[in-house]
Amino acid sequence: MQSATVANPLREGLPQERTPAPCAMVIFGASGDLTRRKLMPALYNLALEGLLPPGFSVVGYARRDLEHGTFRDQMREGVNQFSRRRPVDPDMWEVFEQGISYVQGTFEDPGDYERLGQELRRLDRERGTQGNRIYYLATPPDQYETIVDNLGRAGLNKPGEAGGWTRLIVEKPFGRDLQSAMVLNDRVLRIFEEEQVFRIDHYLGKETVQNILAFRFANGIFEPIWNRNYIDNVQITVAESIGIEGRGAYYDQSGALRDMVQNHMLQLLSVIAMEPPIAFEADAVRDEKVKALRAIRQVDPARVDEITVRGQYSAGWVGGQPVPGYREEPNVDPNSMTETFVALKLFIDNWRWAGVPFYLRTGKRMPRRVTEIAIQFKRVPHPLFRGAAAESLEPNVLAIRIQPDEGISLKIAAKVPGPQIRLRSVNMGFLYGTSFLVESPDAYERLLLDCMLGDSTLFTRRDETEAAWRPITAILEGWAEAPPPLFPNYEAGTWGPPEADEFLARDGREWRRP
Ligand SMILES: NC(=O)C1=CN([C@@H]2O[C@H](COP(=O)(O)OP(=O)(O)OC[C@H]3O[C@@H](n4cnc5c(N)ncnc54)[C@H](OP(=O)(O)O)[C@@H]3O)[C@@H](O)[C@H]2O)C=CC1
Ligand SMILES: O=C1O[C@H](COP(=O)(O)O)[C@@H](O)[C@H](O)[C@H]1O
Repeated sequence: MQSATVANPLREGLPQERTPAPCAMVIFGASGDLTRRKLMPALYNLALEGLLPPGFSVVGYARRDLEHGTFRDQMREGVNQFSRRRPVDPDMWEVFEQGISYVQGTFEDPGDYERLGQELRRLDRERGTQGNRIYYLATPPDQYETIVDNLGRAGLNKPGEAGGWTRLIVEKPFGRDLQSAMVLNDRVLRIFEEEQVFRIDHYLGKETVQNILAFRFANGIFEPIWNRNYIDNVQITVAESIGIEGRGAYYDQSGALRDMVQNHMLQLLSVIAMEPPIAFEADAVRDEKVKALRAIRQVDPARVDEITVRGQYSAGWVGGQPVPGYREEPNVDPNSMTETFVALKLFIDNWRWAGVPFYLRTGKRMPRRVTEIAIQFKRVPHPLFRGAAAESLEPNVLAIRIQPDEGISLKIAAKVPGPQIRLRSVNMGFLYGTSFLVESPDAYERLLLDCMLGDSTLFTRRDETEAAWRPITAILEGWAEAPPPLFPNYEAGTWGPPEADEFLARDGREWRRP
C-alpha cells in the first residue's frame, strides 16, 4: 500500500505521486472548534476525492464524556455546516464514519494514554492501520508539552508491535515569543525527531500561496527583475472583516502580531523573498525560506515605534451591520490594550533586498476580507510623456491576490485611445476562477494529505519558527517598554488607524487600496 501510484490532483506536478499508507489520526481537542470547522470537513473532502488510504481512521480525544455515536453525529453536523461540499452525502458518510471513534480522557492523566494506545492497537487489528499514527494537537497551546510528554511516557511516540511510523502535527501559535518557542521545540524534540514534527501554518496550504512558488520559479521572466534594482517596496495586507469570533480569551492574550504576523504573514514574506531552492523538496525549500527570515534586520526594541503602528477597533459598521468594539467582545478585558491591527516595516538585509521596505499590515473588522501581496516597481527613470497625465500614473504593481478573487494582476500604463497622447493605468490579469474550472481544495485538505504522505515541504521547520519569532519578540519587547497609544483608535469598518497612513506617508508612499 505504501506507494501505489494514483492520480492525485492535489499533488499534480509534485514529486512523490502516491497514495498514503493506511493510518490513524488522533485529534487531541476533538470536541473543539478547529476540529469541527476545519479538520473534519477537510478529511471528509479527502474521502470524497478518494484520496484517503484504505482503513483510514480518526480517533477523537477530549475531556468531555461522549459516546462514539454522539461524537460522530457532532462531526457530521460540523461537516454539514463548514465543508466546501455540503450537505453531507449520506452514502459516503456511512463509510467514512465507520473509521471515527472517540476516547474520553484528560491531557494530564497518563492512564488515559494507555486507553488511547489500546484503541490504536484495535484499529491496527480491525482496520489495518499498520501502526501508522498521526497525532494532531488541536488544543489550547499551553497543553502541547503535557500531551507530548504523556505520549512519550506511554511509548506512543515510537512504532508499536505493528511497526509503522508516527507523526505529530502542532497547531499555531507555536510559543508566545522566541524563548518559549525554543523551550517548546526542545520539549517536543526530546520525544519526537524533527522529521516526525509537522508545525502547521494553514496559509502554506492555500493554493494561491503555493502558486507564488510556481509564479516565481516556473517562469523565466520575473526572476531577473525580482530584486532591489527594480522593486521599490513590497506591501502585504491581510485584512479581515470578521472580529474575534468568540475567541476573546485566546485573542486578548495574543493580539494581531502574534496571531497573524509571526506565522502567516512572515510565511508570505518568506516565499516572496526567498532565493530559488535547488529542488522542490522539503529541506531545500525550507533552507531558502529560513535564510530570508534570518536576514530580516534585527529590530531595536527602543525604536520600535518608528517601524510599527498599533490599533484597536471601536464599534462601527461592517457589511452594513453594526458591530461592537473590541473591548465589548465577550471574554475581552474592558480595558484591554491588545492590538487588533498592526502595520510594520521590515527590511531584509541581503544582496537581493537591501534597502527595499516590506510593509505589512493586518487587522480585524476592516471593510472587507482581502489578502494581497503587492510588489511595487520603481518608476521609469526618465519620463517621456510629460503632460499626458503621466504624473498621476501609478507605478507598475504586481498584485498577488491570495483571497478572495484569487489571481494575479499587473498594473501597467497604457495610452488612452484618441488623437492625443494621454496615459492611464490599466490591469492585466489572471483569475483562478476563469482560468481553471476546478474548485481549489481547502488548505487543511492539502496539509493533512501531505502529512499522511510524509511530505513536510509546506510545514515549518524548527529553525524557521525560531527565525520568525526573532524580530517579533524584539517588537513585543519594545511595545512592553513603551505604553501603547490611546486605544481604541480605529472604527470598525475602516482600514485601520490614520497613523497607519501617516506611517507610509513619512516614507513618501501610500498603502494600496485592495
Ligand atoms: N478555531 C480556529 O479557527 C483555529 C484554531 N487554531 C488553533 O487550534 C487549536 C485549537 O483551537 P480550538 O479548536 O479553537 O480550541 P477549543 O477551545 O475550541 O477546543 C479545545 C479542545 O481541547 C480540549 N481540552 C482542553 N483542555 C483539556 C484537557 N485538560 N484535557 C482534555 N481535553 C482538553 C477541549 O475538550 P472539552 O471541550 O471536552 O473540555 C476541546 O476539545 C489552538 O491551538 C488554536 O490556536 C488555529 C487556527 C484557527
Ligand atoms: O490563524 C488564524 O487565521 C485566521 C485567518 O485565516 P483565513 O484562512 O481565514 O485567512 C484568523 O481569523 C485567526 O484569527 C487566526 O488565528
